Amino acid sequence: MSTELSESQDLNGLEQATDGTSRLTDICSGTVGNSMASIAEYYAGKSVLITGATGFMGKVLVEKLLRSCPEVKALYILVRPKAGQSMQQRVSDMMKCKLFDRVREDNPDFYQKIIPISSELTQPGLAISPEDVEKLSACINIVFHCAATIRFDEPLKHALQLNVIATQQLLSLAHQMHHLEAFIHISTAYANCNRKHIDEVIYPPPVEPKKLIESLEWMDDGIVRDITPRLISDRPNTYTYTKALAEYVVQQEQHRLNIGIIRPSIVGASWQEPFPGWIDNFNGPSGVFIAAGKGILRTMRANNDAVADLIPVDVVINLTLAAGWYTAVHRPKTALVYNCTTGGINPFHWGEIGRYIHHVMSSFKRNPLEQAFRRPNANITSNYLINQYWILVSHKFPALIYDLILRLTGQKPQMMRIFNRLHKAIGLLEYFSSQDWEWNSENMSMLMSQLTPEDRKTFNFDVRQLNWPEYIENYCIGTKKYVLNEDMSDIPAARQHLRKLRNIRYTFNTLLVVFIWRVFIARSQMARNIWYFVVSLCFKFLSYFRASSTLTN
Ligand SMILES: CCCCCCCCCCCCCCCCCC(=O)SCCNC(=O)CCNC(=O)[C@H](O)C(C)(C)COP(=O)(O)OP(=O)(O)OC[C@H]1O[C@@H](n2cnc3c(N)ncnc32)[C@H](O)[C@@H]1OP(=O)(O)O
Ligand SMILES: NC(=O)C1=CN([C@@H]2O[C@H](COP(=O)(O)OP(=O)(O)OC[C@H]3O[C@@H](n4cnc5c(N)ncnc54)[C@H](OP(=O)(O)O)[C@@H]3O)[C@@H](O)[C@H]2O)C=CC1
Repeated sequence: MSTELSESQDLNGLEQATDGTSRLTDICSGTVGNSMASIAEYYAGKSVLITGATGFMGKVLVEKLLRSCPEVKALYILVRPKAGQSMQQRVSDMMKCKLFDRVREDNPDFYQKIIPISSELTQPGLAISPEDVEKLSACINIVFHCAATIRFDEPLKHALQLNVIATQQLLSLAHQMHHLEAFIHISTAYANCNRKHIDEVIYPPPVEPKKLIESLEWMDDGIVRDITPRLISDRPNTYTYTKALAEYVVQQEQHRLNIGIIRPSIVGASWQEPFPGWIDNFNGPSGVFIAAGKGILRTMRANNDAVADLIPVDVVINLTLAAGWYTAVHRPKTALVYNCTTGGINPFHWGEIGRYIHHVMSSFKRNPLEQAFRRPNANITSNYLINQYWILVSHKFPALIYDLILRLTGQKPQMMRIFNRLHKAIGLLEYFSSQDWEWNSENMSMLMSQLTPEDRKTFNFDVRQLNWPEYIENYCIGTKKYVLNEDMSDIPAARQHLRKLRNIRYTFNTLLVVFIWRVFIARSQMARNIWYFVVSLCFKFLSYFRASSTLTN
């Protein structure tokens, strides 16, 4: 059976969705009475299961549920021990995070609602104990599946294990849940990045997941590595490939479970909630902003006319919670896909970033990052050769000089290594910044139209109101405060450091001019003549402008 929904099917679903009456009679099969409940009322008394709760988006989901749906009964979160920390330690550290400050103020006992369940998603049965399986089967009402490996360089076997097989296992667990009302899967807008126009449908998978899983089982890692480029074909990495397979796996259950699939684009720092600029990782734009703010990144390749489809994390989470409510209350007959993007609604182009980048850079100059390598001054270009030129002049050359100084002073050279890692990371991101996609996001609009005015405020995902320069500035400050944990009171020292870097640059440039003079100009009569000619021309121009400005005054 083809998994691609026909256009008419999709449009019909949408028409019904925007027309309350026909939706209830035609495509819904239950809880009509609840349809008028607000989102917070719906979640009241519900037990929610969340995977990936310790991750970037998972944490924001947990926080928002606790803050805006205070009557929620319990949040069961699947957590694994990691980096020598037990599950309990990790959860208690997570709850101390600044992100939870507002919830803590409202309800200091909020942590009592969080029930950690030990689980390693790559293990059979997700490594959940039989007692826990029984507990979850008996009480869970809604599942939010956020966990995934989001690394672009993940070996295929591991990406498949986590993004596809674990999703299958979670769906099996969901089948055992007696009171399950909705299963919400977090995918990515780039799952189908091999297409230019992406509708809110599940496209046929590049390969039947079951067959791939069976084939990879017997292959050793070397063979899998060798055939990966052939398998992923026109997708850029194993991440987007396995996320596409996961969507298909989830869709297979659409007749037995109420399913919603959320496809966010490039998820960035929070826009408004719980406070502007909250972010906790180096992924996507965050790492780029930090590298630019530290004066390391000076050039990056992007297509000026392409949409830079950033979406704030709080918008994604508000939409996810609203989709959970909608899926449970309206029970669409087939899985609804929500392309959670900004490009079609409030577009922001890479070319515009050239303009906004001054906001980024001036934000970093006003609120500089500590220990910057150089003064922040990054440029975007769509031209491969120009980018390569600036990489040589502004990245590799300063790194060589810095490493030389380190060597001469008996220290270990490190800058070239940092730049090599940066170039690898940027190289992986460039696929997304140098192309254009068009996402249909009608289900997002449909969902908004279904919310009460109150819910539209509390669970705001209307990105038309997003002011990009303000958002980008808060994002930059957020990377400083929450990713790098730098103290805002140390800003004067960071500014002082930038002034020192400026003086070093001036000194370096002066020395360069003197050097060029000594080596080239002072030794040739013709070069000297040209030099004097240029200087006298400049002088004449200056005199002319001074004279004409005196006249006008
Ligand atoms: C010019 C300015 C303006 C530009 C505008 C913005 C441009 C935006 C660019 C376009 C973005 C497009 C993204 C597309 C997203 C698709 C959306 C999704 O679905 S999926 C979601 C998107 N998914 C992604 O974005 C994933 C992409 N990332 C990856 O796949 C990998 O990180 C990697 C392959 C790039 C590097 O791997 P590897 O070399 O192995 O390095 P590790 O990762 O293992 O990190 C090692 C350590 O270094 C730390 N650290 C890292 N960065 C920085 C930094 N900048 N500084 C300091 N530190 C940094 C890191 O914390 C770690 O510390 P620790 O934990 O050890 O203490
Ligand atoms: N960030 C983005 O820009 C975008 C993200 N998405 C999607 O959103 C979802 C969440 O992404 P994000 O929060 O950014 O990702 P993170 O990497 O921050 O979080 C991933 C989560 O998955 C958990 N996890 C990973 N491996 C395992 C495992 N073996 N067993 C148990 N748990 C595991 C992690 O737990 P642990 O803490 O133990 O590692 C963590 O909680 C993903 O599905 C992603 O595809 C979609 C579009 C863009």
